[in-house]
Amino acid sequence: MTSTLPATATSREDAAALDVADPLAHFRDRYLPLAPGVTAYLDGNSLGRPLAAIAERSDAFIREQWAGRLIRGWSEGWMELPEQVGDELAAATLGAAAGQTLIADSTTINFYKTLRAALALRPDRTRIVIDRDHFPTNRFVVESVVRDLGLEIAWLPGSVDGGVTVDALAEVLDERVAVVALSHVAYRSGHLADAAAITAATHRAGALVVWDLCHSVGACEIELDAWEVDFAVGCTYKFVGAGPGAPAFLYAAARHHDRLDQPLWGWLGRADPFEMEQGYRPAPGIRSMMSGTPSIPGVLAVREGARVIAEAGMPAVRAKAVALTELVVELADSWLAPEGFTLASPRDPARRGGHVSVARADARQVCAALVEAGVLPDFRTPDVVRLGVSPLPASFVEVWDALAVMREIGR
Ligand SMILES: Cc1ncc(COP(=O)(O)O)c(C=O)c1O
Ligand SMILES: Nc1ccccc1C(=O)C[C@H](N)C(=O)O
Repeated sequence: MTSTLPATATSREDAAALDVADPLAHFRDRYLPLAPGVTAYLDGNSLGRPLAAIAERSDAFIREQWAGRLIRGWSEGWMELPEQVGDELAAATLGAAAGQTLIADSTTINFYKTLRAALALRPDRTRIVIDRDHFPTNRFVVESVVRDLGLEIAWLPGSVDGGVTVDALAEVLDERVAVVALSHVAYRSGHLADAAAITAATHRAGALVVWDLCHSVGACEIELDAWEVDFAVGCTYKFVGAGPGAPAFLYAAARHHDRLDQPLWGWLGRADPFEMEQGYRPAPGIRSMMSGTPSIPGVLAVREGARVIAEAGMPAVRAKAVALTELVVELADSWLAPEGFTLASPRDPARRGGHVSVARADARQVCAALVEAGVLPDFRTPDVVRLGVSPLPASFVEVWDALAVMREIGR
């Protein structure tokens, strides 16, 4: 695990000193400023803030590439962008060698495609392992696949801190399990799973993994190749910052490419799509995971997000994510616990992603009051205020001020 910045701040001046010492502080200026009336943004794990470069490059793309090249653009490089930018994101933050990552579709669609591809590699097995606190879209996709294919779900027993663990997995893993499909960082608790250990345990049982990286990409270090992950998916609109509805990514390990069998056959996943031939014949490699036309402005926005992460370097980004969440935990302990809030995230930073959740029965009202006061958090049912700090645009003073407002509101 990366070394952490010291996050202890007992005064606003201390928080300001942390900003002065922060080696990534200058990246804040790359983002468009907060809107008038917003003093703190603590929802980077639902929607990241926009990089100014995305606004500028989008405008240039429309004026020069789209207007200038029109249909010619597709044969002048647009068509290759999903794989090229996939490789850039993979190098910046996924720990994956080239040729295994694609930018396309949404996480929901990619989760469906990779889950079915994984199941197709284990045709004699009948079970999918997921956990009750998996993000709803993943549970629903699994429930529909189980219904359509006549399979079964093996629910992972919940752990006290909302996370998925090797011990919990051991209770359900047997020779019937085809796929273990879990979140690297749990969307509610922020628990960071030990993906390497869970992947290894899954493989020992002869099953395959599909990791959802939505809440970890851009906040946690990820080593898909080294962990020998089979499949992974994730969105790019949280810590990668590519914008609302920006295309998601999917990863399929190269060792599975000669037997990749995904369910949404489309023309762009076919070899030689412009031959318009009869019958489906998959394109080689990761390209076969593609279905229809990619959003080029969206893929280019992902490129900007990947570039800024590559420039900052994931170890430094992770160190700041840890330092920021440590400050949230410290302030929650000293200011919010006396007001009846409880920490609903792991206390150990090595087991925590890029957000911290605090619980109180009236969390919905607390969130509404925070928004009214210019501090934007997230509410998650039933009783959680979720504080998501994006490592690149967020500052320590922003966290200090936001928590100070929350203390007043919580009184
Ligand atoms: C873990 C997780 N998976 C999936 C999604 C959603 O995917 P999609 O972009 O397809 O709505 C989210 C957030 O929206 C998420 O947090
Ligand atoms: N895509 C969204 C669209 C609208 C509002 C929120 C989202 C989120 O991403 C929520 C997030 N996945 C979560 O963990 O709660």
